[in-house]
Amino acid sequence: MPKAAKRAAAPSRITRSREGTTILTDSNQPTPLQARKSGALRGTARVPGDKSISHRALILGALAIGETRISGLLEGEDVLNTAKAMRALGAKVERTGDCEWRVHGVGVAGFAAPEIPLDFGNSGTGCRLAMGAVAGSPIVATFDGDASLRSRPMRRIVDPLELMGAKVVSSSEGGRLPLTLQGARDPLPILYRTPVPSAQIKSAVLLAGLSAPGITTVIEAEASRDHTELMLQHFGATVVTEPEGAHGRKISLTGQPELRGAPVVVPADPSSAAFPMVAALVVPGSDIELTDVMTNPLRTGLIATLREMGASIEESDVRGDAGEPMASFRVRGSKLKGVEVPPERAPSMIDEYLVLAVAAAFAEGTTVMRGLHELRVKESDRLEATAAMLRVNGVVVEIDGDDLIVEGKGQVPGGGVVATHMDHRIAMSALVMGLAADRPVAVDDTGFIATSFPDFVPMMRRLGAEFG
Ligand SMILES: O=C(O)C1=C[C@@H](OP(=O)(O)O)[C@@H](O)[C@H](O)C1
Ligand SMILES: C=C(OP(=O)(O)O)C(=O)O
Repeated sequence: MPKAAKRAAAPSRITRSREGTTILTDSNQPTPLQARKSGALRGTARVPGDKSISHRALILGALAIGETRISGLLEGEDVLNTAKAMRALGAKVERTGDCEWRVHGVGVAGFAAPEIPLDFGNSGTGCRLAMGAVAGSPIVATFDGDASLRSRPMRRIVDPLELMGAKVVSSSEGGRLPLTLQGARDPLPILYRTPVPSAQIKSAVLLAGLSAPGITTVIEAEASRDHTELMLQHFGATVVTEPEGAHGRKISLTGQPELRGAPVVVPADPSSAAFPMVAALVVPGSDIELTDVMTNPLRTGLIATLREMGASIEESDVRGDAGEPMASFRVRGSKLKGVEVPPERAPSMIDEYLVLAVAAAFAEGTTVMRGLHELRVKESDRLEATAAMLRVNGVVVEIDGDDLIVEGKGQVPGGGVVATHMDHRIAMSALVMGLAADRPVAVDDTGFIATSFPDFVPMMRRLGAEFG
């Protein structure tokens, strides 16, 4: 689809000016930017709150009785769309300060029918988790999103929700958005094996299972992020997790709990920290500190991989909050070498392969990243988009089935213009590459960065990044 047509479906977006003030932009205007070879990056930064935890805090707060106070919420577009949807479903959702929010929920199965379609913009997580939550209330709601989200698979969510008694109507090819979901009057608990490792599928089933009597069980062959399970427990539900096979898990939720509102402190997002982290590794002489980064072991695959590549990443101030551990990381410019990344590591770093590919391009030797089929169904086809981002900047890269192979030469020629395909992580990865490439790297549109990391450009500038 031509870009202009894709953009026509997107609503106006909230984004930030260079100074960090919030402004409303017209989504039909792409905002290009280029990154230049920069001097050593220095300083301390706290990237915004974790996106996965932020969505879940709003959704569980909306399903709980009483007050949920959230501090450190990510105020990116994806999460703001979830906040709007929870309001439309009857919860009281208020911003009480800078990244401070308060939710008064309606109780499990207590959602009211929304008067307008729920528009999740660019966000798979917000949309798919909300579908699960709505499937357990006897209401009808329409789900929609921008052109990127409309192109992403939804049968993976609809299939288990229909087994639980929900009814879904979509006139789009493959059951995609927009779709209308009728929640189940008497939801059934199920045992469900996820067809691919996906926290979004697992969470949708568990959230629908809240309204079902008895035990809802999800079995995943490879463990995906467990924030829903941890937060459900924090809000008073009974969730039992057991190992399943070599890398999997079996998760059982006891239905019809009374969820009670609870305080949530959102740690900094490791998937956002990945960008300044890789930037500091590839810009020679850099020395930065990233604070409060969540270190849930199901999210730390990138750090393990970068360390195998020879990265200097030191952890300190390790602590935990509301079931989620966090730490500070000192990251110094490092000589990296190519490595092989095994497929079973993919769920713990699924959103980080794009920026890992950038690190691999600056490494010496070949990096092979295996088992990346899920990258094809994200905001863009990230396997193709990552290969294109590298190729247009003179890096030798190959896609072999589900594997991405990057030939690292210790330096990147640069000079290319990268197509972002409505994908925030392509835009940020390309800009990171430009900070150390021989010639500037340009991206055609930075607008979608506001979905997950609205402060990316000003924060990177404060560390010494040169954008222009
Ligand atoms: O549950 C979540 O918060 C997420 C799960 C992942 O998606 P999948 O469940 O599709 O792997 C990830 O890519 C996404 O950014 C956030
Ligand atoms: C895949 C992502 O998010 P979502 O699925 O929520 O759109 C992401 O943030 O990289």
